[in-house]
Amino acid sequence: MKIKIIAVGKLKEKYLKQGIAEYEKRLGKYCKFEIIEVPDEKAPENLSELEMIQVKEKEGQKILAKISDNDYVFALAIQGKEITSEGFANQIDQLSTRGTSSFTFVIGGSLGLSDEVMKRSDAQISFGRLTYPHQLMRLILTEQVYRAFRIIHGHAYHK
Ligand SMILES: C[S@@+](CC[C@H](N)C(=O)[O-])C[C@H]1O[C@@H](n2cnc3c(N)ncnc32)[C@H](O)[C@@H]1O
Repeated sequence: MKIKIIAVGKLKEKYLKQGIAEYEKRLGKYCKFEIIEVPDEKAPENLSELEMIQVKEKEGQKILAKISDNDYVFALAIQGKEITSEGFANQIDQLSTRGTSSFTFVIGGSLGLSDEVMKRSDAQISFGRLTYPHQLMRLILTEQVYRAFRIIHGHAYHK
């Protein structure tokens, strides 16, 4: 199985890099795991509504270019469907049983994801109504993907 995370912007914080590297290593026994970073657009505080849409659209085009036709795409969105770790694991398990072998997760930049990316996505999932910084979201998502594999394979993990 292939798991790909497409994220806007560069990961800068060392502690996040270390955390992700740890889960990436653990995920090695379950899947081929890859993180693709696409460059963010400048988004100063004083942007108009139209300019914000344009920033999201430009970032969105770069995201869409990294998605393959056969990818099952999860868009991470605060307003998406709230999920449990068990439900998330079950969804991945069921999809893979039905033949999906390539899963892509998309994390937006500071302004979120464009309408085009949301339209391309097969599911929009929320990790709760709190807003997480996109860099931290990458670590949280990587841990949840690892947790999902532990659940799918019936392997013990922290409760
Ligand atoms: C700083 S947030 C963007 C906030 C932006 N105002 C919005 O409403 O999308 C950056 C990205 O992190 C992800 N994200 C942040 N919090 C999330 C949450 N609670 N659930 C799912 N994704 C989240 C989303 O992909 C979002 O596009």
